[in-house]
Amino acid sequence: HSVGIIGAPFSKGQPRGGVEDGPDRIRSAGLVGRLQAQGCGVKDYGNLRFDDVADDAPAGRVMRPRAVGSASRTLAHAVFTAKTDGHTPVMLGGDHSLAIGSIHGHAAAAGGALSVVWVDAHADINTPLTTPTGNVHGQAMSYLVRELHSKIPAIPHFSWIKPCVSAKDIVYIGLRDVDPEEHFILKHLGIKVFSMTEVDGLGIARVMEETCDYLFSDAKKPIHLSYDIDAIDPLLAPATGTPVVGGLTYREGIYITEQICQTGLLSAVDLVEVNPKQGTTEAQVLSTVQTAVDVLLGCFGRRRGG
Ligand SMILES: N[C@](CCCC[B-](O)(O)O)(CCN1CCC(O)CC1)C(=O)O
Ligand SMILES: [Mn+2]
Ligand SMILES: [Mn+2]
Ligand SMILES: [Mn+2]
Repeated sequence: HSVGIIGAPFSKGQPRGGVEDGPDRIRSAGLVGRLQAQGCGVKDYGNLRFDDVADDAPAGRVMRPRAVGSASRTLAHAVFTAKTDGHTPVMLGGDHSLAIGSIHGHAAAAGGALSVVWVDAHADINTPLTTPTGNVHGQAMSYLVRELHSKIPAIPHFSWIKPCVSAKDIVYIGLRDVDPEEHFILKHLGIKVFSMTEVDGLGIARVMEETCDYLFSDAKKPIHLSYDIDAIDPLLAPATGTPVVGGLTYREGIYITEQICQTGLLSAVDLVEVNPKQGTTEAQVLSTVQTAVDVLLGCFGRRRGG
């Protein structure tokens, strides 16, 4: 594997300060060295710079639309470049609105259909008309899914976004806080969901078996893994903006990455929503950041059995 690290210190897809510090905290926990130690080539592209946007008034319910749209556009170009340079892009967030840019850029570089595995406590598929908060980190998927295009109004600085993912090519793992409107959308579009109920009922091994069978049932497509650290139980990963009890164990969180790695189809990764300021102690921050690092190491070949 050759990994292309892209830091995306961006926070305006949600209201809590600190998530912009995620990239550097993950790096300072030794990500690059650990990847190299397990045999990966690593190119660190550094942190993207996101210009401030003045007068970023809400667009309907959508908060900070211009900053969010511009940041993801910048990220899309960076992910495209890393991918075409021959690396597997690893986007370090920053909030989950950035997945708009990372998936868009990945799709542009991949040229064809992508599978998306979205590991998260949340579905992040509210539309601008359904969002209960206006925070784009809870809407990212709605701009990307082809079947929702007719439900998306024009948003300032979002006009560059072309939907690039089909509903049938998406699998969610870890859901446990889904808004009613999101639930309707997931059902209506027939999107494959393994909520924490399925994780408990089936066990993570069966969840991953069914995920792979489902994604590869027609054709094998490159996988975009979008991993929100809040999928992991807050007892282990508390330093995040929207923690929800009853999350994935460390072992489940890592098992997901080991299995995705084994497909040989992992093509881009997001690791988002690490917010050091949301930890009440340094130990809580370290636990969150170390888990994030281990998730990424699992994506790129680390296996607990050696
Ligand atoms: N679904 C939420 C949370 C999104 C989380 C985004 B992330 O990237 O972290 O996955 C709203 C969640 N919900 C709002 C009402 C509350 O009472 C319960 C939480 C939203 O704001 O859309
Ligand atoms: Mn998310
Ligand atoms: Mn989440
Ligand atoms: Mn403008």
